[in-house]
Amino acid sequence: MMLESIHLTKNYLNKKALDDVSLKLEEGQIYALLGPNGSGKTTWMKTAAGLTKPTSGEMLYNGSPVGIESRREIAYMSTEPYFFRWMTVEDVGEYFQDFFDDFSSDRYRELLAEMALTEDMKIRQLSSGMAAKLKIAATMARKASVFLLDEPLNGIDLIARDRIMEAVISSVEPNVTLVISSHLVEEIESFASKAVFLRNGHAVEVCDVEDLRVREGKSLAYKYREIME
Ligand SMILES: Nc1ncnc2c1ncn2[C@@H]1O[C@H](COP(=O)(O)OP(=O)(O)OP(=O)(O)O)[C@@H](O)[C@H]1O
Repeated sequence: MMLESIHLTKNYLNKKALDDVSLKLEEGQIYALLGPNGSGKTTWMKTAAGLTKPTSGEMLYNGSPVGIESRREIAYMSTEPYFFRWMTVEDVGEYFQDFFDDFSSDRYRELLAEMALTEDMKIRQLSSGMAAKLKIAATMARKASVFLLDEPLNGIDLIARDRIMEAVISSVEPNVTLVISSHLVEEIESFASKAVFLRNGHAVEVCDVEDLRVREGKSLAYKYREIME
């Protein structure tokens, strides 16, 4: 698998959300997608998910422009809540099962257990952190090749965050690519293998997290401040 943006530009009216972004993602890596508010993280993910079209440039999956075909293999979790309030956690599983051929009900149930959710829970009675966990469980129960998680840790408490990231990482095959956007730079450092820094719609740097630590003696947060300040 190969996900690649080539000179990708996305304009909203006169605002450049992405400006000439060229990025090549390698399989088997966990990418932290980092950058200040409005730097283009969500726009890049939505484009990779085939939900928004580039103004110019390309987003390619295995050499072809992303679209209906690639959506089968690229799982995207948006920041918005997307379940109906009248559903139960079990209904959400059935809904996803109908929608995605690669959805595994067994995997979904395992993930629910790891997140301390039960199938009888009603969506409207979930706390925001519980709803965030449910979104992760539903997304990660797919057997996709690429997972794009937009701010998955938002609203989830500190202890649960560690457990959930472990569950996320252990649920994927070794050749899968994970892309996780987050403002929790210190926390994401412990599991990301690569970091992509976006600033004002530009991909300003891609680095290997281990190299950064070992060769440069820098933490991800230090690097982030160095680039952004
Ligand atoms: N639908 C839209 N219409 C107009 N402008 C938009 C739209 N979506 C995003 N933008 C603009 O594009 C730029 C990039 O937004 P994007 O949501 O990709 O940033 P982000 O890095 O995900 O930010 P955050 O960290 O706040 O989630 C911002 O200036 C934003 O205002």
